[in-house]
Amino acid sequence: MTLSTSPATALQTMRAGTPLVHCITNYVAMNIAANVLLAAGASPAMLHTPEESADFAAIAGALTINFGTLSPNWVDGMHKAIDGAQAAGKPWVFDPVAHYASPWRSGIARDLLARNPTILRANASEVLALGGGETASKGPDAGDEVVAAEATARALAKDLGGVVAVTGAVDFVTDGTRAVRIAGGSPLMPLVTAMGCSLTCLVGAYAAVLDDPFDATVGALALFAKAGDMAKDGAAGPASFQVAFVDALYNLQPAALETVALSDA
Ligand SMILES: Nc1ncnc2c1ncn2[C@@H]1O[C@H](COP(=O)(O)OP(=O)(O)OP(=O)(O)O)[C@@H](O)[C@H]1O
Ligand SMILES: Cc1ncsc1CCO
Ligand SMILES: [Mg+2]
Repeated sequence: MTLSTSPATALQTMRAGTPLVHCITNYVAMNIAANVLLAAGASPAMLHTPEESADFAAIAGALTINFGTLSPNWVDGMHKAIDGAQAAGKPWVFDPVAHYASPWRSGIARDLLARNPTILRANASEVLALGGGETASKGPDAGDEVVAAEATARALAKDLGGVVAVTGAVDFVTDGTRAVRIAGGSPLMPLVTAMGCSLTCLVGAYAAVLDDPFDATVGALALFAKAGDMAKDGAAGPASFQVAFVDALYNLQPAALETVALSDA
């Protein structure tokens, strides 16, 4: 296995550090993402205005940017936040929700990618399209399998000099050299809105406390996979699954992560 910090140790470290995470995320995700971070053991702050985003990014442990519900003022806040994070040497995570939805959004995605995110976290359709590939997907929901985006993810990771995480039924994480697959979770996960957006914020929490962004990303994805496994048992559908999932994040003990299905890719 290509990890130097196991998901179990990564969870212990994250909880011990209670990292403050500066989350710029969309209106849909703000509440569930904040609850996911609190339940897992981190400390979220959802703020985006350009008047304060650089200052706040500099004092937070990590910055995460998701541009799901975008407007010009937010774009300014995102770039200023990246300025603040980079000047302070803090990692930042990018989630390019439906970047192909309009030419305006695609251009903003290109500008943000050019700022070299430490970690890119996206679904398979978003990753495929970033590499110039064809996707039938038009909005935030993925229409492609993760395996179809793996080669693009490897190339993107090399270009960015960062980590790329492609999520779906079986997740794929690469830094261009190392790569792993993570199985688990539940088919109910894509039926709850903003699960991916919440995961992006959680990846920020792990990146705030671990030196290796690859280990951090795998740790966060492994926690989601295991919490999804635990939550699906009692769930009657997406609504009760969401409640059980947040409880599972809270109750999950690090040793439970030793059984996550992780494999080198
Ligand atoms: N079919 C599935 N089976 C198991 N887990 C899944 C499945 N689809 C997605 N997941 C999990 O759901 C989480 C969110 O990933 P997903 O790829 O759905 O994000 P997303 O499309 O960006 O979501 P959103 O934009 O709605 O926030 C990840 O932990 C992923 O592993
Ligand atoms: C549904 C939706 N629309 C814009 S962002 C978002 C959350 C899932 O990406
Ligand atoms: Mg998404």
